[in-house]
Amino acid sequence: MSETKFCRESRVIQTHRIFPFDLNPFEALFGGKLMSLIDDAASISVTRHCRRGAVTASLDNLNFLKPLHVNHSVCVESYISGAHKKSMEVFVKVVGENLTTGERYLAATCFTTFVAVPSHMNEETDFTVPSVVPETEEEKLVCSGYEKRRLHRLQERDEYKEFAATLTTDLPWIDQA
Ligand SMILES: CCCCCCCCCCCCCCCC(=O)SCCNC(=O)CCNC(=O)[C@H](O)C(C)(C)COP(=O)(O)OP(=O)(O)OC[C@H]1O[C@@H](n2cnc3c(N)ncnc32)[C@H](O)[C@@H]1OP(=O)(O)O
Repeated sequence: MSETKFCRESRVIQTHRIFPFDLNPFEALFGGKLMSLIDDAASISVTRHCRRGAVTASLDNLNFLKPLHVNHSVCVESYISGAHKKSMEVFVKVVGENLTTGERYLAATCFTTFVAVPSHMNEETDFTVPSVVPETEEEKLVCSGYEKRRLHRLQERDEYKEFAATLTTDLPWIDQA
């Protein structure tokens, strides 16, 4: 029987104070900074889940729901929400907290997929990552949509490959005519 792991075994919770140097001109956390925090937390979830090297393959359904303000905290929570052969989907939930009032709000959510690859952690090439077992109501809800999301992603990936094949990598400022 293949190995299984609970969502809680890959759960990562990273909390940071939002400082002025991370803000955009609207006095809220710069979106690119948040994406970096997301990739960081998700990569640790993935390593906890499979104990192998892995690369980010895609990031989808990233919804910025509410701005994260200066002096609030940003809490990035991630865990594996589905796994196939070498790919692992990570669910990421971003919660802001007004540190003065204690009010907490959902600021963003996303799904990101990592693919395990041979590395110095484990050079094996023929392997299957553990499957995932949800326990809490929220984990069960999130994980229940995995197969549908995976199939959708595969379809989009095929369509994207066709699109990417039409793009040029020539230097844009050289006359192509
Ligand atoms: C000096 C020492 C170094 C040591 C090292 C130690 C490592 C210690 C860990 C550190 C962790 C850090 C984490 C940093 C994270 C980055 O910063 S990574 C940087 C950004 N990402 C990259 O550069 C990745 C570039 N892309 C690629 O390398 C390749 O496209 C990929 C993602 C490996 C896929 O390769 P491929 O040959 O196209 O994949 P393929 O064989 O068709 O499919 C394999 C699986 O990937 C899935 N897949 C492929 N593309 C996608 C996609 N776009 N979306 C979803 N799933 C996909 C497939 O469905 C398939 O799933 P399974 O059925 O196996 O479950």
